[in-house]
Amino acid sequence: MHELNTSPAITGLILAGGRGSRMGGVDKGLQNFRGLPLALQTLMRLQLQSLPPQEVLINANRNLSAYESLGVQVWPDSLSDYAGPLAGFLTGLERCETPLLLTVPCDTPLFPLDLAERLLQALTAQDADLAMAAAPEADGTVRPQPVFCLLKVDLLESLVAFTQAGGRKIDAWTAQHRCAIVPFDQPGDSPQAFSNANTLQELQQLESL
Ligand SMILES: Nc1nc2c(ncn2[C@@H]2O[C@H](COP(=O)(O)OP(=O)(O)OP(=O)(O)O)[C@@H](O)[C@H]2O)c(=O)[nH]1
Ligand SMILES: [Mg+2]
Repeated sequence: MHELNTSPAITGLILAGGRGSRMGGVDKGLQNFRGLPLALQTLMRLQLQSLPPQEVLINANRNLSAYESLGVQVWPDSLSDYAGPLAGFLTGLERCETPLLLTVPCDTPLFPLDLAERLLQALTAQDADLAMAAAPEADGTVRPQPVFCLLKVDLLESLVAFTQAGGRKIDAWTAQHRCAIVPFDQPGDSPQAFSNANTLQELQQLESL
């Protein structure tokens, strides 16, 4: 049984700052999935976690008032020109007021309900700086899912330096730190939990899972 009272507080960060180019340039977080915007589905799934975050932030670069209407704080990238998800990590770490930040993308609405709990377990057990999910992809190989991370906020300084030097790749940055990799391929784990919608067709396929 997890002792909620002794867990460090977590802020959830919904990454919705991308261009959505494979979806025709739409703002992905505002596309409906089973009748509700993806960003709202993601927010609800964070709130349903076995270890729910204390607070949730959204990182978006367009239609900020539409995201604000979901009732949480919304922050655009501090880096310009759609620098990628690491720009979202940077924004989240800058705004986070708890010791830990959990990142999730807005386009993977079936992510595991025990994501936060298992990432925290591994972070603690391995005395790591961050924990990253890994999951089986279409070919069955378990690969890191770098946008699903639990990060210590102390990493902010390192990420400022890395991005100021022009770094943009999540794995190049995480390689500089102690990173616990957490495989979600155990009995009982859904093989489709990390399926993400990059195109409208993929979004429709996800809706029928
Ligand atoms: N803050 C921020 N997040 C980004 C950026 N680019 C991608 N992301 C987020 O990173 C996650 C994974 O990105 P992709 O699946 O490539 O999404 P995307 O960039 O919107 O879509 P494509 O343009 O088709 O690649 C999504 O949650 C995006 O919102 C960016 O420039 N800034
Ligand atoms: Mg992209």
